[in-house]
Amino acid sequence: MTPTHTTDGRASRVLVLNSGSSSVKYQLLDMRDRSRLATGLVERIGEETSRLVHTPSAGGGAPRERTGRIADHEQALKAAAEELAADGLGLDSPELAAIGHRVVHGGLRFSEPTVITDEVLQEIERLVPVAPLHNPANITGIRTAQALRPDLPQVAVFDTAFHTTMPEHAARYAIDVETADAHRIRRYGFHGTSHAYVSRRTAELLGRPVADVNVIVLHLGNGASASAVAGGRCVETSMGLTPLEGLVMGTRSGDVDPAVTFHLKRVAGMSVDEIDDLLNKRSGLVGLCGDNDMREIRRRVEEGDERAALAFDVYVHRLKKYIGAYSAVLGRVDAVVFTAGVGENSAPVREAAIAGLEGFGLAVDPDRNAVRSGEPRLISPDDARVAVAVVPTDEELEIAGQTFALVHN
Ligand SMILES: Nc1ncnc2c1ncn2[C@@H]1O[C@H](COP(=O)(O)OP(=O)(O)O)[C@@H](O)[C@H]1O
Ligand SMILES: CC(=O)OP(=O)(O)O
Ligand SMILES: [Mg+2]
Repeated sequence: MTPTHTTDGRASRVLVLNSGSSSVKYQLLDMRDRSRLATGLVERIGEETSRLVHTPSAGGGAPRERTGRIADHEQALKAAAEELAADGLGLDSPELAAIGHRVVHGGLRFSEPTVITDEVLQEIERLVPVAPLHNPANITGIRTAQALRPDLPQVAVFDTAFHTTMPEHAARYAIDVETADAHRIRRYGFHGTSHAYVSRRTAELLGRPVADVNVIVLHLGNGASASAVAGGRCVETSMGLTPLEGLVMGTRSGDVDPAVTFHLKRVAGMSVDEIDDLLNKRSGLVGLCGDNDMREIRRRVEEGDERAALAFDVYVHRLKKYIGAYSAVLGRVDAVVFTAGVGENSAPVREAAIAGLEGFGLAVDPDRNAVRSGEPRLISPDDARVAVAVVPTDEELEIAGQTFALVHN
């Protein structure tokens, strides 16, 4: 039998759950060497076309797929647990040290990974109105995991945690102070686990101490956000009270004049819930051109589709505005970094976002930009004043590391 405990005899495996609005990503890691024992994705939860793809670790065989309706997040996690069990990695294993959960909104209270108690869970529940697409899924993930392993520590790692260092002048909206404070209205920021991990990896790529580098991180997935990180600390980020503000996203509008919402209510007669649905689920790339997948949008652009071209241009224009704004916030920028699904894979987005920014010392080398790789890499020319880089994010590894450190120390 291969040893599965740390040298001091304690369990060394961590299961990470990243529950999104309609998907669950999971990974089982062995923290002795940070290796992945299995990874999986359940997508289109609640639809007839749900799909689970389970990938055993290297040497463990080919990916396995299940299709057909998976009704909710509880069923999704149970299906994932069955797949793990089929590989001899069931949740009943004594080697499992903890389960780490990505929790999107932690409000002001949680700036560190936290062992989940009933009281912590209540606080995550209280924050549902400010993360309506995310916190409910996170809560179901936690409850289901607790039911499967009531004896095991469950740890929450919050998307908001990394942003709690933002200075007050960046976190505060310019609205009446008493009203804002009474309702805890401020910029919280999200994707913090990714912004933290990627900014650290960028310093490594540059071969400089984290404390010495200023980085703009562009996390471009389904949700998308930018952050300005000075010497390892977040000083500004584009998402706000909720994950709706900022960049153009797959289905979310990002920045709009707040008066658009009054107008839609008063003049277009929409209810608040309808406006919420419009801005969160029917806007962004999907609202502009009907597609939210950047691969499909690029395919349409290449075919001369004008709506897809407009969606692409609006997306890239917003990115440019944030690169400019965060350059001013940081004063000196050492690197602009692209990450997550679109940032890691879409050379056209990277090229277009940096085009014309020579005055900021920014340029992309076309050959370097065209390289497809899972490794952190520079895509700027050697003589560039500011580095432009692609650094793949790894929220699951970061969550596993923080979870293990918390339960093991
Ligand atoms: N090869 C690719 N080219 C362009 N975009 C891609 C590619 N692969 C993935 N994407 C984009 O990445 C998005 C998903 O990013 P990801 O970071 O996995 O999102 P999330 O974690 O928010 O679900 C997809 O919607 C798609 O637009
Ligand atoms: C906070 C957020 O937008 O997360 P995701 O990109 O997973 O939707
Ligand atoms: Mg993501």
